[in-house]
Amino acid sequence: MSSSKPLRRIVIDDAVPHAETLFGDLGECTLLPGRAIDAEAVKEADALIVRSRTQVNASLLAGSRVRFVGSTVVGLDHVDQPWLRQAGIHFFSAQGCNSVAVAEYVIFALLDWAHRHGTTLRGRTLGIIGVGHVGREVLKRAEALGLRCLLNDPPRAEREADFPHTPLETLLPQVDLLTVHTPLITTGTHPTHHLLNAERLARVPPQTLIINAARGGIIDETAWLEHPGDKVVDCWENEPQINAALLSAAQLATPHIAGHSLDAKLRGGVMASNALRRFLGLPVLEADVVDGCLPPAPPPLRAPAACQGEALLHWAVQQAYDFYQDDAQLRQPNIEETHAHFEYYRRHYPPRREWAAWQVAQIAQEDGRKRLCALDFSTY
Ligand SMILES: NC(=O)c1ccc[n+]([C@@H]2O[C@H](COP(=O)([O-])OP(=O)(O)OC[C@H]3O[C@@H](n4cnc5c(N)ncnc54)[C@H](O)[C@@H]3O)[C@@H](O)[C@H]2O)c1
Ligand SMILES: O=C(O)[C@H](O)[C@H](O)COP(=O)(O)O
Repeated sequence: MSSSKPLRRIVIDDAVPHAETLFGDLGECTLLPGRAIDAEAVKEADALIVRSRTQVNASLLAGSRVRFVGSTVVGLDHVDQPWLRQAGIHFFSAQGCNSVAVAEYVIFALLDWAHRHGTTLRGRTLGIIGVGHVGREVLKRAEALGLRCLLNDPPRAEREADFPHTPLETLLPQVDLLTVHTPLITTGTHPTHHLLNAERLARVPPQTLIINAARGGIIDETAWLEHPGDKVVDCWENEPQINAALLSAAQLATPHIAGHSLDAKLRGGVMASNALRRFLGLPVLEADVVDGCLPPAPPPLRAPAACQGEALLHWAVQQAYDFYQDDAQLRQPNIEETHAHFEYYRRHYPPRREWAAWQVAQIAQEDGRKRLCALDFSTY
């Protein structure tokens, strides 16, 4: 261990952006693809920084000196937290780091659905199942767009007397649009595996759009294929060996990238770096270090004259990032090539900035520049 660094070695998923900037002063950094981080790789490490593709459990860490694990993503299904606790290994997860990115993906999907069907979102009913970091960001934007939102979150309903919870049997028959934002949970009082099964999907009106940008397995894909409504699929059962029939049936199919904005990836890394610094009793990162990691803001979008309301939003969100390029990447000539390309594309994902980075200069308003996130997202 060099005298200037508190740790000997930190093993880091190489999909964590600016890893040397965020962790290099704390220890020697070894960067590896998440799926390649194994017991041999971490044997000499003191800290481990992962994303979702590394299974963090006894078989990985039992023979190591690791005493801190930081996950720079939100999902927890790759981490055996009870084992980490009993092993005395400190664990941090960057909860909420990518909730805005996912919410923007969902709003894109909703605006696109309305455009494709020649209708508007205002006055429609959106069901949100799971109202945590992501669900709350979706709710803010959906209400700002004039959607009536029905919320389902039994754990919150049990904790919060004033949470406006609607049971699924009441919610499902009323929704024009439905999105799930729960963890994938297989045990306990409120499991979410196949939460939307054949019986529940049969309650959903046939024209309802259903979105899964949470985890494969929350919706039973075999049953989902029997539902005639439009489908937006970002999270799949058995990734990357995704279901060919669902890929073909989906109006928007993407390789688990809803949370993959540059802003979110950096946010997760900074949160994990600061958690490790606090664990070591060190000061957190200086703001200018973080600011230097993001690219310059993109040029202002110059909206077509007189483009207003949802049409302006639909235009603007596509300019900011067109998720249909991700859909095209997933639709390879055959399903075997889709499977092979799934992870490769995720690890070489195009740069995508969150809407707060974008300005929209509306020609009709004498160049009155507003942030895209502020356009009709007044509560954002
Ligand atoms: N596609 C992506 O790129 C992406 C990005 C971020 C998160 N995710 C997934 O989305 C999930 C949610 O993310 P988050 O940051 O909002 O997590 P969160 O923990 O903040 O919120 C999850 C919410 O789901 C609720 N919940 C739990 N069990 C439920 C049930 N049976 N029915 C209804 N609600 C239930 C919880 O009470 C909580 O409010 C994550 O667990 C992750 O798997 C996916
Ligand atoms: O769990 C999350 O935060 C998201 O599912 C995120 O997209 C995972 O990113 P990955 O580790 O697969 O790059």
